[in-house]
Amino acid sequence: MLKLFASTAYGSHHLTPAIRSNPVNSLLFKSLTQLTGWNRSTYELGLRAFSSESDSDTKSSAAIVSTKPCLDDCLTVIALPLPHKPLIPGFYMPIYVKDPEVLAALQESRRQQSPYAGAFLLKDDASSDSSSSSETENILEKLKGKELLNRIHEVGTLAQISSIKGEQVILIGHRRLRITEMVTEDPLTVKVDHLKEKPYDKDDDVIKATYFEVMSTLRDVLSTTSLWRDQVRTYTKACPPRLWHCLRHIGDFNYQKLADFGAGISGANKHQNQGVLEELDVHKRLELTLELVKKEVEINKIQESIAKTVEEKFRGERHRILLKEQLKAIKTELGVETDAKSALSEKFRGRIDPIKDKIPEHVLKVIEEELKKMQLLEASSSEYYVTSNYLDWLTVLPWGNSSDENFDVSRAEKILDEDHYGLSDVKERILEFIAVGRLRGTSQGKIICLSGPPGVGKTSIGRSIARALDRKFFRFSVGGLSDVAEIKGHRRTYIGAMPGKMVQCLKSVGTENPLVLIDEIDKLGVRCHNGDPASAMLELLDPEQNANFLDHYLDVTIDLSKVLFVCTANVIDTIPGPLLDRMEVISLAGYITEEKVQIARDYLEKTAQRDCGINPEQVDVSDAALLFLIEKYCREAGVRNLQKHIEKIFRKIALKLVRKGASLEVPENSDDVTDAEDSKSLAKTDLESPETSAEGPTVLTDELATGDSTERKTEQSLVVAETVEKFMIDESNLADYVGKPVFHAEKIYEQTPVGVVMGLAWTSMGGSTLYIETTSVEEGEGKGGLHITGRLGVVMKESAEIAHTVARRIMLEKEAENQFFAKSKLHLHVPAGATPKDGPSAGSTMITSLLSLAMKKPVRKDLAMTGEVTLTGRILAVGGVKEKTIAAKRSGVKVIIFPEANRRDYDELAENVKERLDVHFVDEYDQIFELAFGYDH
Ligand SMILES: Nc1ncnc2c1ncn2[C@@H]1O[C@H](COP(=O)(O)OP(=O)(O)OP(=O)(O)O)[C@@H](O)[C@H]1O
Repeated sequence: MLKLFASTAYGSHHLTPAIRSNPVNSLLFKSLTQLTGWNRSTYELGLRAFSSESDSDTKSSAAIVSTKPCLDDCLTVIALPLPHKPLIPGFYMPIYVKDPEVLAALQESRRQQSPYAGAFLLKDDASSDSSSSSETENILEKLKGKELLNRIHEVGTLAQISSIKGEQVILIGHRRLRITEMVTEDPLTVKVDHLKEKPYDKDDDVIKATYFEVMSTLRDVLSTTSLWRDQVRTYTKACPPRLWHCLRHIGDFNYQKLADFGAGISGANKHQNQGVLEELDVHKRLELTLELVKKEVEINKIQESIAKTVEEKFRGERHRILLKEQLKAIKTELGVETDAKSALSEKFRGRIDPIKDKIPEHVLKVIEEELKKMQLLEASSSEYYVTSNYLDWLTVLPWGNSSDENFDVSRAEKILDEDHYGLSDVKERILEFIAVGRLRGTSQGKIICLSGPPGVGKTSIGRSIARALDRKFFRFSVGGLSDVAEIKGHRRTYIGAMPGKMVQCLKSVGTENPLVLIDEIDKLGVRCHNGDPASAMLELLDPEQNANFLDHYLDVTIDLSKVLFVCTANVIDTIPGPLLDRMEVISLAGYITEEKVQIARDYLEKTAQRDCGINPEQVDVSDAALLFLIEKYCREAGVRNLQKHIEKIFRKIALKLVRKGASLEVPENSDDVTDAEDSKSLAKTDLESPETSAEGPTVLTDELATGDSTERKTEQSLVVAETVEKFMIDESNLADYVGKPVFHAEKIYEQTPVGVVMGLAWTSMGGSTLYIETTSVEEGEGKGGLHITGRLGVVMKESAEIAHTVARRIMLEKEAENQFFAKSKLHLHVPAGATPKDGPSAGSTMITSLLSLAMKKPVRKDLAMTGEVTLTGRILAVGGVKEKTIAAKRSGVKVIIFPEANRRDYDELAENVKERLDVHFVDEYDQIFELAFGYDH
């Protein structure tokens, strides 16, 4: 690019303040400082000096510079080294002269009316690659005499000393010179020859063409680049720089001037410029210039395109910023943000306005405050999000909205019977509860706890109660729950805070009097760093406290007193005391086989049929099959496992039906007859139906043989569905559906041998039978010890020792001569050895077993007993009478011995459970002795 100030060597110089302040010149200055290292003051100084000089020159002469004395007389000149660029004739250049002797000599020559010097470009130092301007200046200072002569180019410029200000000397180039010899060393003065251009033919076509090409290239550049135009203006003193003006001035240049001008204003480096300076052949000089100018044009183009791209980028960015700002302004003007907020608060108001009088005052106050706060918050802030969420919860709750409760006892009874078989005592208790509700007008203030083994219908009965009362139903499990926040919610300050289960329940049911079933309350987690879940549950369930239940998230108290809580538990021992105290426990003991058969027939089968999409006429499960299923596969107290097995049977039937249907739809070709035959064979084994076995398959086979249209095929599948074939499930083919039986008879012995007696036990899974076995290990003097096995707990072990003592006493009383206990070492075992057992209720069974061994007499057939024994032989009450009775019945027991204290429990049992049982109630062991051994074979 352009690096030098163009001056008016061929006319007067006018560098006015306007020119200096011109942005182009300021750009030039930048370029110049980059190239030469001059600072701004130097630049301005040069301009001023040159300006005043030129003014005087203009006045004194119309020539470019004063030519007194005649230029041709200047044959000996002071040689000034130029560090950065040669001085092209017609241009001016400021330089610094540090050597005082040289400065003095220059000033002297000015005074003598010979203000000329020779300006020669310094050659590159081959030994040093340093090219920084400061270092070059240093070299210049050191170089003197011959050394300096050797380092400067031979060809230079005769330069007029325009001004000297301090160390700064402004030179204006005039002619080309060549050094011929050195005159003085310090300052370096040389003799020079004035060089003249070689003669050329002005009309030569080639030179002319080159001249015009340079001219046209310069004009192109000038017409596109204002920067170059300014160069011309400073060069030609044309002001203002109109295009036509510039172009006209260039047109005035002769060949050599144009070549020098082009080279001077181009951004060529010092070597290229030196080349132009040394070239005396005008045509060649023009060619060199043309090359430089063309190169300049290309660089210019690239530069302009880069500038354009950058400009566009900036413009795009500016545009985007502008658009963003405009959008923001429009949004604010239209109040879009405010609109979103208003819409939200409208939504919340729409929820609360119709029920304002039902919302408690303290809640309404909080809602209003939060609504106001929301309006003031920035919509994008997290605080806004928290507040709107909070308001959402507060306004969505069913304030004052209750479902109408139905206290119709007979309707409730119908519903309970519809959903559940048996459970008459449970149903009775529920009906009592509903009746009380009817009299009081409300059923609040009660917590029902349904306890019993798994699968006995606790959850489903809870659902039925809700249906009977016409209350909404919500269920959640607290098994393993240890985080209080699950019940009472998180504080709003936490990220992702949520209200507790109860508030979520109210939101989901939409009424404030639902029936909430809390499952697994006996498995509530223990107190930990997250709080005490038992206390939180108490706060939730206690009718005294829950009218003002405080959820951490809601932060306002809510009334839960209208909620009916029903809890379920497998055992009540693990329910926290204060909670249990407030509950009304209803226990569901489990079902006997007959009950299970009924449940299976009337409920489970029907549900499974419906769920599998099977018509009732398509399946027939025989009574024997059902009984076999219950006794050999599903012995547990509940019916969940039975339900699973029945579902399994129906799923298998569904698959068979579908397979059969699919085989009937396929037969495009008659090869598929095998499938049809398969179905026939199936009909022979599993399926039996008078109409279908006779007609159904025949019809199908006929259809298959001729089946060609799709319509027919559709009809066929309908026929298949309609021509039902009955799947007969009985004892013989049950295993095909549910696999091999899992249980074998609980009874190990048909007739218990000597030393073995059947006891009764209770577990959280229901009741069961167990054997107490005793045998003597050794007989002889000094024995009498007892060895106990069977994973027995401390209480049961103690119970065995008591039994041993009591048995010895009784033996002494009954048969004094019998020395068995005194002489024998005994072993007592309770199978199954892998199951841990504990409790005192096997005491009576153990004594009987030991006595049987001592007397070598087995107990009577089909006998089972239970009862804790004291050392004096008194029989104490036990728990789980119903479960134990059911278990005994299941095992084919006919005679049961219970403690007298349990008579009431037994009497409460349903008649069907007590059927065909010979039950005895005892309070002394002697009575058991009579019952067990006083029989005649
Ligand atoms: N007496 C009954 N009459 C009809 N169906 C019953 C009866 N008892 C239980 N069921 C059925 O047995 C299935 C299991 O019952 P449910 O889930 O209520 O048992 P649960 O006692 O709550 O068990 P868990 O303690 O494991 O939760 C349900 O499908 C239920 O309808």
